[in-house]
Amino acid sequence: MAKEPVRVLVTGAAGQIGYALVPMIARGIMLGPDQPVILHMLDIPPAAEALNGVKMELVDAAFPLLKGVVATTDAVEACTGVSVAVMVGGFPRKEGMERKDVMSKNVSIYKAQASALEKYAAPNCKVLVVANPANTNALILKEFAPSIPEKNITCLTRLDHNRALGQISERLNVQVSDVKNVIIWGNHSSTQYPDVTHAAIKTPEGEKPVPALVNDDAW
Ligand SMILES: NC(=O)c1ccc[n+]([C@@H]2O[C@H](COP(=O)([O-])OP(=O)(O)OC[C@H]3O[C@@H](n4cnc5c(N)ncnc54)[C@H](O)[C@@H]3O)[C@@H](O)[C@H]2O)c1
Ligand SMILES: O=C(O)C[C@H](O)C(=O)O
Repeated sequence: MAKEPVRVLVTGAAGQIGYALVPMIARGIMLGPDQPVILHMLDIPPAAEALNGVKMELVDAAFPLLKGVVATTDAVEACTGVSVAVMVGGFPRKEGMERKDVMSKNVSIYKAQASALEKYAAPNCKVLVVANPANTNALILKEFAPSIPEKNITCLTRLDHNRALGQISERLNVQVSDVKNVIIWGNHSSTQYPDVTHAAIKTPEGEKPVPALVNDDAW
C-alpha cells in the first residue's frame, strides 16, 4: 500500500543550501524511495521571488514522490502539520566573522520559528538545525518548543568532524574512509577543538597513529 505523504519543512529554502537540499528531499534521498513528501519551504519576504523560482523548478522536475509544495513567507503556514523540519534559514557569517558572531541574529529567528513549530507542527516532529551556530540554535529551539521531545532535535555539527577527516586524509595522502577515531570537542565556533590524539589510519599492515604520522603538533 502506498505510504501517506510526510510534510517536510525546509527554512531558508531560497538560499544556497536550501536550493541544493529540496530536490534531494523530493527525490527520496532523505526519507527513502517509497516515501512521498509534501515540501514546505519558508523564506523571508525579500527572498519570496527566488523562493517561487525554487518551487517552479521543483514542479518542472516532476518528481514522482513530490505530492505538493508550499512556498511561503509565513512561519505558521510553513510549520503547519510538518513531521520533519530542516532549519537552514538564517544569517550566514561573512568574511572575518566567527559562527558565534551571527548568534544575535539567528537566535531571534530561532525563538520565533520554534514557537511556530511548538504550536503547529505534527506531534513527534523531528528537527535538524543547520543555521549557525547550530548547537546554540538547537538549544534555543528546544527551549521554545518544549512539547517537541528533546531526542527529536539535533544539529549539523557533523561538518566539523568530516572537515577534520578530509584534512587528515589530504595531509597524509590516504583515503578518508581509512581515517578513524577523530573527535570534535567544544562549541560550534572558535572554541571547537578537533582532537586527533586517538586518531588512526587503517593500513594493510594494521592501524597507525595519526599524531605520529603527522609529526607536527602545530599543524
Ligand atoms: N551547520 C553546518 O554544518 C552549516 C554548514 C554550512 C552553512 N551553515 C549555515 O546554514 C545557514 C544557511 O547557509 P546558506 O549558505 O544557505 O546561506 P544563504 O544566505 O544562501 O541562505 C540563507 C537563507 O535563509 C533565509 N532566511 C534568513 N532569515 C530567515 C528567516 N527568518 N526565516 C526563513 N528564512 C530566512 C535567507 O533569505 C536565505 O534565503 C547559515 O546560517 C550558515 O552559516 C551551517
Ligand atoms: O561556518 C559557517 O559559517 C558555515 C559552515 O558551518 C562552515 O563551517 O563552513
